[in-house]
Amino acid sequence: MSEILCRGLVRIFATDGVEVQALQGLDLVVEAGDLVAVVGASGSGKSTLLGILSGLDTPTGGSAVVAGTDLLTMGRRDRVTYQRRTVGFVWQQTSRNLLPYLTAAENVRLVLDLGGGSRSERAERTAELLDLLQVADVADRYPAEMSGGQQQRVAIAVAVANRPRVLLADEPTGELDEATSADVLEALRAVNAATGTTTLIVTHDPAVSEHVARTVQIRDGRTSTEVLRRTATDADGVQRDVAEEFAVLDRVGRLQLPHDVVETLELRDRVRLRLRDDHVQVRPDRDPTGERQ
Ligand SMILES: Nc1ncnc2c1ncn2[C@@H]1O[C@H](COP(=O)(O)OP(=O)(O)OP(=O)(O)O)[C@@H](O)[C@H]1O
Repeated sequence: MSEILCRGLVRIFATDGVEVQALQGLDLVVEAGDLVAVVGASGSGKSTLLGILSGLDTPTGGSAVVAGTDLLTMGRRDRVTYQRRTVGFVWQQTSRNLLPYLTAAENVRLVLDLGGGSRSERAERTAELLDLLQVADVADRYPAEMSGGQQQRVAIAVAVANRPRVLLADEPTGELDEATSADVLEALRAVNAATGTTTLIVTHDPAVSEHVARTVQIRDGRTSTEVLRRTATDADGVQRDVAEEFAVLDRVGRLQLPHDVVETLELRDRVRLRLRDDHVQVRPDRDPTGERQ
């Protein structure tokens, strides 16, 4: 079942009479329980997508359905319920994720207190979550007394405390060094595996693809390519990680060629397509002497 389903998503911002198409017909399908990274250069539309998926912003057109909620038609009350119950967030700024005057355990418990359950059940779940995120040792510390990585791990515990269907992380490693970033991405992977929460990580850091099975690249407000990573066993029985890059075909058959392919073959304006037995050939629009036609 698809937990995140975006079809032809469009978001146009209009400021002082100037229109910016931040999302230009984006397609994205994420199955329930999957962990997916969305990467892209600055300005490609990542934050805009996350703003929509988190219910903070409304798309201009297309469709977006998350955990059965239609984000284009939901009313004000539905929006509040959606933000409280359906989705959990981890933001880039470590300070935005946790209340500074509460300890790690109190930050988690605060979310559980809103959800009900007995006192002992809540205490047990707090301990369980801090254990899962490997931050049980800082349970009684305030955010200012924790490292950036520890704060983000506690933030993940807080984000999944009320068992959201979908976890959204916006540049969760943006303020961290490389080693700590890897730890936090592994923590997200562990939570995804343990709880089955559908997880979407948005980042400009291409290194994220080493930690997730699927990385979707956004370019100019559209999904352009995907990297799928899987473990394969070679002829000698040795297991290794295999990463394969795919171009994404949208519903009407549009394909965005990767930038390096376009540059290398100097593809411009028009290209020649030829249908072969089992593939399609794309060639520059040049005659055999190399001149453009
Ligand atoms: N509120 C807004 N008003 C006007 N234009 C906006 C607004 N928000 C985003 N944009 C524009 O939309 C485009 C996509 O921006 P977005 O922030 O989604 O990109 P991004 O991939 O998240 O970039 P970054 O990695 O720098 O955060 C950009 O051209 C940006 O200037």
